[in-house]
Amino acid sequence: MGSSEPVWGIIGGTGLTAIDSLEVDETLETETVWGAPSAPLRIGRLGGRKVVFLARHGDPHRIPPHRVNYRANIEALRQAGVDRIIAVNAVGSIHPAMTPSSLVLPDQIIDYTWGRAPSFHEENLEHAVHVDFTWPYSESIRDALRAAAAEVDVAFRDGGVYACTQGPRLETAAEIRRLEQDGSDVVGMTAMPEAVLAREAELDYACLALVVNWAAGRTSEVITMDDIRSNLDAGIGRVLQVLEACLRAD
Ligand SMILES: CSC[C@H]1O[C@H](OP(=O)(O)O)[C@H](O)[C@@H]1O
Ligand code: HPA
Repeated sequence: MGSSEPVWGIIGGTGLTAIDSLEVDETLETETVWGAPSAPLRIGRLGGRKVVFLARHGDPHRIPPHRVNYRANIEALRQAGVDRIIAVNAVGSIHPAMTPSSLVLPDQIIDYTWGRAPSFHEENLEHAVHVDFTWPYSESIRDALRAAAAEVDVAFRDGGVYACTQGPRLETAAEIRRLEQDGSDVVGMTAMPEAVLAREAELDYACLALVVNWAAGRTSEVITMDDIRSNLDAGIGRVLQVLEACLRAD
């Protein structure tokens, strides 16, 4: 892209494989040293800002969370000139106040995943790289999202611990009790290693999460995809309002 204008990356998750209001200038099929990203990059403008949109699970949604090539996704965005990323994630709620269809701006992560490629630094064994990850999400993007939500009058929960499980199955009720004891508030399957790879690539990165179900065992009901879809439908418009307001204000 080669200009000094900021370039926002948006990684869309479950329920966000495309953004209708994104004015797409280019659809870029790209490749990285780590392989191909989940979907072509949609490069265009949203809220007047340059945006590169990537559907995390492909478009249509087909790649399960444990098979996403997170390295290729982050590297493809970086190669396209992105310097900051908002990740949109569907999550289950463990915390009683984080109700289905509400928005959460997590500030912490606990990583329960295994067997995923967790780093860009795998080859050079002469020089180990240990990035600081005390605060996994960018405070400046979180500030921008907070201000944007206030501007468009969208309620959200400020802060929370995202527990990242391996998937693709949902959790057992006992696992959710354990996550709660660990301090987790919401649960999903994609925060990691996406967030740490963005940190390694020196890209600002934050998560805007949409609660799509009560986590396993939080109600007496089983979790159905129909319920998840209806909470996605109820909440995704507010996610888009916040995203657009955030970019417009940049
Ligand atoms: C039952 S939906 C599970 C699916 O949704 C979340 O995806 P994303 O974070 O990309 O919105 C979760 O992590 C799972 O991949
Ligand atoms: O309940 C859940 N568990 C894990 N990931 C999820 N993504 C949406 N809901 C959930």
